[in-house]
Amino acid sequence: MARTPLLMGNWKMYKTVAEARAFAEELGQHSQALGTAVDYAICAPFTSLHVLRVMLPAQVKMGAQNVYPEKEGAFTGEISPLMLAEFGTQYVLAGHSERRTLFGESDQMVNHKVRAIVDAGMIPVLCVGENLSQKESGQTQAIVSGQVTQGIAGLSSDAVARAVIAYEPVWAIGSGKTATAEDAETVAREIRSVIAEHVDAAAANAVRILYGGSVKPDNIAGFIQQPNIDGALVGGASLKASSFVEMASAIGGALA
Ligand SMILES: O=C[C@H](O)COP(=O)(O)O
Repeated sequence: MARTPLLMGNWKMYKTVAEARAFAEELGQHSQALGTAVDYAICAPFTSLHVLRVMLPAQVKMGAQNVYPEKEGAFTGEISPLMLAEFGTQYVLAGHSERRTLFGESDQMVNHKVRAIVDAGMIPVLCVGENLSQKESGQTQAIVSGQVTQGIAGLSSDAVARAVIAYEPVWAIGSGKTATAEDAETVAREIRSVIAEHVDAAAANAVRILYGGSVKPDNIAGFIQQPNIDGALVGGASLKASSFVEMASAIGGALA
């Protein structure tokens, strides 16, 4: 079965509620340009999820950027998977490099989050990627394979098949530098073979793999045209509705 492309924005710690409302209003004016052949999502700060739930065009789903992997309890400041699922959240990021480096999240914690997201009926977006020194010392494949196998440990084949994996080289995030489409494709292909080996061929074929790292309207087509890349996880260029729509159009053009 063909994999549905996915364009996912990650707003990180940007946008007040008023700014999120303005984005949703503007995107709503262009909802016809989004079409139905591509899945869309915005991973917003928790404070903006409500306004997005009310105002985003129907084909754009809500995502969260983080979650704590317990149902409830004395975890001051945290949000549970149950709370996000009840709220209508469809996707949750896990293992973004900013969480790994700034907040010390280990592969084990990322795996707890991934399993908790699945248990709550949402789709995990497992983020993986090497940093610059790992790239320069030829460790990309080992780092990414390790993050993938540890991130999905304990998931059923069906859960892996429904999951999303975002390959984001850390050196490409917010830097204006991207991996070449060919290098990103090589890593995406490797991720599928790791999943085929550790889970099964059906999950490897079905899991959606995104590229992330300085994706913009003028470079997204090169990534989406790769056979093993199914979309993009976009930070900076997802903050403007006009740029989100331009990326959606570029995906449409690349797939036509
Ligand atoms: O989650 C998104 C990535 O960190 C990419 O961010 P960026 O598009 O601003 O480079």
